[in-house]
Order: sequence, then structure tokens, then C-alpha cells
Amino acid sequence: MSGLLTLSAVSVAYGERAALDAVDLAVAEHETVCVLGPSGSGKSTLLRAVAGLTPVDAGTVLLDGRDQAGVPTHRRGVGLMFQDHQLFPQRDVGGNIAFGLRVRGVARAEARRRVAELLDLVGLPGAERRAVSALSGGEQQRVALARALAPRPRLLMLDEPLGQLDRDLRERLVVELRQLFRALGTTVLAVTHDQGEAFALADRVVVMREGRVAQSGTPVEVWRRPADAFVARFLGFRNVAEATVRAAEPVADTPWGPVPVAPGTPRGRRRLLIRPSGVRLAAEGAARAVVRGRTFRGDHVLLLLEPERGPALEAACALVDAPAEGAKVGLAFDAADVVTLPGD
Ligand SMILES: Nc1ncnc2c1ncn2[C@@H]1O[C@H](COP(=O)(O)OP(=O)(O)OP(=O)(O)O)[C@@H](O)[C@H]1O
Repeated sequence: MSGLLTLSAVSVAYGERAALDAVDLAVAEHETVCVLGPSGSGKSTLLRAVAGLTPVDAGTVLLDGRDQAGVPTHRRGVGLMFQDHQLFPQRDVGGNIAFGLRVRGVARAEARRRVAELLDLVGLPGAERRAVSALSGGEQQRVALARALAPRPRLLMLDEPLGQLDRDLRERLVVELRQLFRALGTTVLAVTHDQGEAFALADRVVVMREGRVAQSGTPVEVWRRPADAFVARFLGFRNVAEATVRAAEPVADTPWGPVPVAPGTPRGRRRLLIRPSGVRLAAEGAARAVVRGRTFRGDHVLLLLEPERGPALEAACALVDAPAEGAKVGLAFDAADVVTLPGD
């Protein structure tokens, strides 16, 4: 795979405020990269900088090895599907998809053929003459996607592509999108604040924090080994606390009491993430807690526990074993589900 997009030390500031702060990022050809992060972390600014919609204050954006400084958006060969990119209400579906083709001087017959092909691809065969006002939210999203794909962009950029849709539809579309991008070999840079969407869509995820890249890796890598407490909390893990790893044995002292860690973990001040699956209910546990809440998650229950000492803990528990709210339980921790994170 060769690098299609390379950002080196890209910075963008709005007044005093850095929206992007020396960001390095590479996207290989045929790769789908999802940028994740809380609101205001710079995700949209990143896309806009790549598209040439926002000027870059420092650093370089290379597409196919060529510096894009001074290259206008319409000459960058990128396709955009933004949250606020509405379809043209006065044009029908075919007219919307053909728009970019006509602007580029593609002949009418060729454009018609291409529109039909794209409608097949996005699962709306024969919808050319339908009015966009008569489409559901999901159908509109598919048309917007077909419109972005029509000029065969070398890089497709999506900003919260499924943001407006309800959860069921999003989950379905995300699977379809992934299959579609695979089949077409499209290179994709997408932005979302929804981690489920990012993890389902991406070959690689990039987590942003305050204009910087906090972590980049495959979904599995990031999920298994969050780089720090910020990423862990952003992924929804609650069981994160200060800890001191002992010198003589693989144990960390935490607000919840001693917790086993992997042998060889360097001693000293750290933070610890205990996955919910690493908090076990045990009759004889050293720590004790009261069950304060239960959330059903399909094949297991997520328990919210109030320990005798330390902050609230989440524990994953098999459906049949789930204790009732108010029950008193003993706790034990599994080193295999404990991740040591850098201290402050
Ligand atoms: N046109 C602008 N003028 C001034 N400040 C801006 C402008 N656009 C963005 N910002 C600021 O830059 C920072 C990054 O914004 P950006 O929109 O890139 O974040 P984001 O991660 O995409 O957020 P969201 O998930 O809410 O869309 C924020 O602090 C934002 O307030």
C-alpha cells in the first residue's frame, strides 16, 4: 500500500486557538481511516484542511505525494460528504448524483449510465426520477454518498456520514458502507464522534484530543490498549484510577485496594484501566461492593457497583449470574483485563 494522503505537522488556528496542533497523519491507498474525538477536538477542521476549505497555517498536506498548498478544493480530486451538505431539493435523485459529473463536462449519456450504476451500488436501483423530498433519511444519505462517489474521487471524505440517522439504520448502513468501500477500493477518511461507527467502519482509527492525535491504531489495538486515560475514558471505560505498581510483586495499589497486573509491569505511579470483564464477583473477594444498577447488554449484564472504598466500578457479568440491585458482593480482579496506562 502506498501513502495517498500524508499530513506533516499540520496546524490550523482560529485566532489564538489551535484547532489542529502539528498533526501527522498518513492514509494509505484503499485504507479506511476514521477520526474520532469529542466535540471541538478538531475533526472537522482536519477534513476541511485536507479538502482545502480551511487554509493551513503550518505544515504540509500531500496527496499522491504532491503538496496541496494553493491547490483549490475542486482540483484536489477529493469527494466530500458533509453533515451539512444537503441534497438539492429542486433536483431529482438522478440530477443530484449527476451534478458533479455534469460540472466536470461528462457527456449526458455517460452520466446517465454512471448514475444508474451508482444507484445500484448504494441499493436504490431505478430511483433516478424520484424527488429527494420523498426519500427517507437513510435513502437521502445513500443518494448523498452516490453523489460524492460519482466523480470517482481518489479520496472520499465523510463528516459524520450517518450522524442524523437512528441507531438501527446506522448500524446497517455502516456494514454496507464498509462492503462498498472494499468492493470499490475507495480510500476513505471519515470523521465521527460515534466510536461504534468508527470501529465498525475503519481499518484504522485516529483518536483526537484538543487538536492533537492522542492515538492511532487498528480498532482492535486501540480497544485492547488505549494509549492513555483520556482515550480509555473516551472509549467509555469507567474503571480508570491512579495506581502505584509495587516493586516486588505484580500488584498495583489502587483506590479499590490491591489489583493484580501483568508480571514485568514497571513499578511506580501509573493509571490503571480495569475492563468490566476483569471485575469478577467472588464470594470471598477482598474488596466488597453494593450493586447499584444493571444494564442489559444482550448476552451479559453490565453492573454498576459502589465499592466500600474507591470510585464506582463497572463489572460485566453473565446474565444468569447477575445479582439483584442492592445485593452485596465480593470483588476480585483479573490481571488479564487490567491495562496499565501512563501516569500524569
Ligand atoms: N470557523 C471557526 N471559527 C472559529 N473557531 C472555530 C471555527 N471552526 C472551528 N472552530 C474551533 O476549532 C476547534 C475545533 O473545531 P472542529 O469543528 O474541528 O471540531 P470537531 O472535533 O469537528 O467538533 P464537532 O464534533 O463538534 O463537530 C473548536 O474549538 C471550534 O470551536
